[in-house]
Amino acid sequence: MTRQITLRRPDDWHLHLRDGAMLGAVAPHSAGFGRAIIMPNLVPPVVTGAQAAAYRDRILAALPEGAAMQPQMTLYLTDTTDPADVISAHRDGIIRAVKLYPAGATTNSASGVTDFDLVRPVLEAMAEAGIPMCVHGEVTDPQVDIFDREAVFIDRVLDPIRRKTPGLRVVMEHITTSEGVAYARLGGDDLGATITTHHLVINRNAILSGGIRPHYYCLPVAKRESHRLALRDAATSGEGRFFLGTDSAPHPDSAKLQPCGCAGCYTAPNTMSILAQVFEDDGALDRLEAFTSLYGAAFYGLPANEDRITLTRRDDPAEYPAQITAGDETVTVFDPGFPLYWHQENA
Ligand SMILES: NC(=O)N[C@@H](CC(=O)O)C(=O)O
Ligand SMILES: [Zn+2]
Ligand SMILES: [Zn+2]
Repeated sequence: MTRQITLRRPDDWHLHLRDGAMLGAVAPHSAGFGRAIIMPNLVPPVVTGAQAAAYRDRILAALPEGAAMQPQMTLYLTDTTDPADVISAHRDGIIRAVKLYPAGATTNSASGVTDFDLVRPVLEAMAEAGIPMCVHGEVTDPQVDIFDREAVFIDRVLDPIRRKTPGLRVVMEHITTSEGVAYARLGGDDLGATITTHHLVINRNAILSGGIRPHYYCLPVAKRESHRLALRDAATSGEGRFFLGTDSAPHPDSAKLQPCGCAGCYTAPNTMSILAQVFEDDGALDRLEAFTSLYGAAFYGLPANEDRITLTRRDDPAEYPAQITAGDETVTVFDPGFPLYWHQENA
């Protein structure tokens, strides 16, 4: 039986588009999202307004003619970021947010913040100007177990920063734990949290049980099942603080399939089909649009997209490539492990 739902065009509030040949290969697969927060962890990172503007131009050039996507640029916060540069890039309409990576926490985060006191003046300027801070919330302390790094970050870093900086708007990026869900629920309008597609689908068994599966390895690493269920509950709850950020993070297979493979799941091509299945399975299809197309925009103070997309549930599963090609490399598309009956007709 065929069924159809119509949604306002979705936005992706956490996206990696990379640069060069990889950008050319992946940009078309995100072109059907309306807005996307573009993460700045290039090598070298996007640290100035001029770099963000130039990167936006490269993205626009990589998108197909008539693409819906309007990239929303971010600056990569470092120990030496000048508050005045952040303010002027925001005032000039170049950036939507600033990204905080603890140094060493994730892919291309070597230039991240080493000491949170060093960035206090920037955070205060951002609070004053209403510029949101997107946070990769994991401590890097090698003494802390990797599965605890998000929860410990909330206690040791995020909560103290928020208490010291009233008015700072914060997005907890890609939350993976029930502690993350609970902390997000304590906040007011100044606190949001993105949830990825893949963290709604996989738990840590997917990575480690019955053989090691590098394509399911991302950061923060997927946790035990109870945490996945907490994320499902949050995403489908209809609470405005939780919204979609796919964290679609393409890496060449040659870099994933290594003795020390890198972190990231590439979900852009099939995200909407997966999410429709997830929400249907949880009896929450009527809340999908809010999660993908309303709440993130509201957090960022933007209107919802006016145009619509249609998802059709067919008896035959949707076809999507197992891999895409980027220059000489391939990138493996996230495999949710179940057939995708929801087809996106008009990307
Ligand atoms: N999520 C990931 O595992 N990887 C991201 C970085 C990030 O979002 O932390 C990447 O840039 O590859
Ligand atoms: Zn991250
Ligand atoms: Zn990311």
